Amino acid sequence: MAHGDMSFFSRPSSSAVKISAPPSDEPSSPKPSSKKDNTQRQCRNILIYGHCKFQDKGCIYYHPPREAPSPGPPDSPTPGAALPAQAVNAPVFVPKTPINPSSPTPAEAVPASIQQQSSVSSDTTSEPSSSQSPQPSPEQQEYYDEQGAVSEHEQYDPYNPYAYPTHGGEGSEDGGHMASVNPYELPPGYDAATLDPFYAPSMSFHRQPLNYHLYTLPRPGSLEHRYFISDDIREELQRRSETIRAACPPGISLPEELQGYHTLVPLEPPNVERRKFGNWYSTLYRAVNSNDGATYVLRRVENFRLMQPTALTTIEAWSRLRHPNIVTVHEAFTSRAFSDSSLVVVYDDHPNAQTLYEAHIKAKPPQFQGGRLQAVSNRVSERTLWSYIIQIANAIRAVHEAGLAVRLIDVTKILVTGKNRVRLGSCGVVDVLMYDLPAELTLLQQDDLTMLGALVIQLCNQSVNAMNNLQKAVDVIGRNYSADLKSVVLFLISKPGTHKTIGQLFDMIGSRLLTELDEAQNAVDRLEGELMSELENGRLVRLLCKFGFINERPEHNHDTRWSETGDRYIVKLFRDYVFHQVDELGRPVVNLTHVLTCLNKLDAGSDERIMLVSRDEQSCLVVSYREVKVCIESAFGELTRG
Ligand SMILES: Nc1ncnc2c1ncn2[C@@H]1O[C@H](COP(=O)(O)OP(=O)(O)OP(=O)(O)O)[C@@H](O)[C@H]1O
Repeated sequence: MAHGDMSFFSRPSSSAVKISAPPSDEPSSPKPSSKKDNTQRQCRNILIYGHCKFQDKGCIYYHPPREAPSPGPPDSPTPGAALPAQAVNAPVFVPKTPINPSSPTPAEAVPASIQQQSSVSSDTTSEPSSSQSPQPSPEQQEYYDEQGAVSEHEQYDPYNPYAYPTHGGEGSEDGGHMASVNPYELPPGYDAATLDPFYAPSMSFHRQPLNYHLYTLPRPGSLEHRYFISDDIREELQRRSETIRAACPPGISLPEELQGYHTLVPLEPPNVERRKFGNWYSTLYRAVNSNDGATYVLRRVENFRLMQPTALTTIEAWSRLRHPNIVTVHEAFTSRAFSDSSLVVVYDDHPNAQTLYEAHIKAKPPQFQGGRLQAVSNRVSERTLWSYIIQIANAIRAVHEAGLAVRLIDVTKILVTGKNRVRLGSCGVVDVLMYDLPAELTLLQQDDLTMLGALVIQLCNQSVNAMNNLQKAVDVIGRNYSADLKSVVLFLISKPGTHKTIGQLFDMIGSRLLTELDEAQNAVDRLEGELMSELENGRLVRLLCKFGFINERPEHNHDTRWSETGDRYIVKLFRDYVFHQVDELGRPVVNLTHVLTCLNKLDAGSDERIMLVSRDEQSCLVVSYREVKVCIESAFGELTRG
């Protein structure tokens, strides 16, 4: 329907809410003032009162001859008789800041704060209950009385907002004049400096902003994924988060405090078979550090008597070594808190990490597949094996370059901390335990390579005992894996010699390093993508927080109706529009895509219009997201200014 027509439409299921078509020269439009056009449009006061006090005192609207009956809109069901004054007791949209005061308005003689009201207007058919529809202030009432600005609406179907032509488009009915309106522009008078800096970035744009409209295309099936990280990563991270908050099982007595660590939780269930760590039993605990509140893993070696305190200096050397394939060592101390003399070494916590043994060697219970219980294969693929070899070799290289030796490369001490990500764990413990038995570093480093060879053989054979029958184990590798892999294994378990260095191993690995590099970079890209979705998500959370600050606030500035009046009323109705819609049977519409779409359009300050309906369905407002955004900024600004 062409702009300028005076027509009405009603919300299908509501009690006749009437909205008239908007003028083509919206107040927020920068289109040159159309005073002349205004004189062609009927003054609303004629409709309401049958006369206009300002007819000869500057009112720019058309006034039919006094004796003539005021003509109603052509297709209006409303008789042309004057409406009662109470009929305009509609919720009032009074943004504190003009949306665009530079835009010429149809009523230039009206103060800016009042002009603003004509950009969003309401129409009513009966008096709304005061609890639902706040009374306008006296000045607002006066303005409504005098200007009758409540009838300025676009004639859009508010229930299909996506069907509307975009402002500024070539074929737009406003002649494309909206194209010059920057929807991201901050409203003049907006004082970002007074706002919480936490929110400031979303409000002031110092450079060309992203085109958020691109994000708001309604794509119901896929939209949710764009605002949340993918399910598998989310689940994994949530499980980790749960793990670090797990409480100690009842019946286990542990020290309350241990050298700045508290809330100890054993990492292994109490009844598992215990293996010795050299000559000692050791136990792992997760504990919270009192200084930084983070969790760490403490390896306690039971009944260990530290003969030489200098033994702990090796831990200092380890704590300086940071490598992506090594579980970082933090500190070591002795303690009597467990009622014995224990050595405790503190490591980074990698919640839900598995050892290589648990991941690839330990038998897994059969699982239902295709309706039948089937054994689960533990076989490590060649690709994964190469990845493990490269990562562990890289860690060994870093250790050797730091003048240390790993001394413990074992399937039960290497952790898988993510997808195919491995880290050497328990570093440094052997150095302390064996401090009294010094050994030549180069020999220890050669041993590291031999231990790596044994580890690969165990993984290929899925058995910790594979080294007991070396010939058979190597044959298995020859049958199941490439010749290159077999060569690497044979090199690693060969006799020590000057040729046998970690550098030599990298020569053998060759171009597989590049494959590993590709994978690593792809993984970074994937994670960056996930991060982006969370970034968008965070933007929306900030918006929701603003709603939370504003909506239902019991009082502000001694005004108990603050959150129910003025700009805040729009915010409340918008909140209802986003969250409290019901379908034709009155069932709640719980549609995340609708919520995300609305919030994004709000954040982008879209010029698209929506109809907000009061809870009693007696009044409605047609507003653009941009106008709602201004209301939110204004209300939030009031709160942050104190
Ligand atoms: N730094 C760490 N962060 C998180 N989990 C860890 C860490 N170190 C070890 N774990 C986990 O603790 C569990 C026990 O580890 P480990 O087998 O080394 O302990 P242990 O007491 O030496 O056991 P065992 O006596 O069976 O060798 C494993 O599931 C392992 O994944």
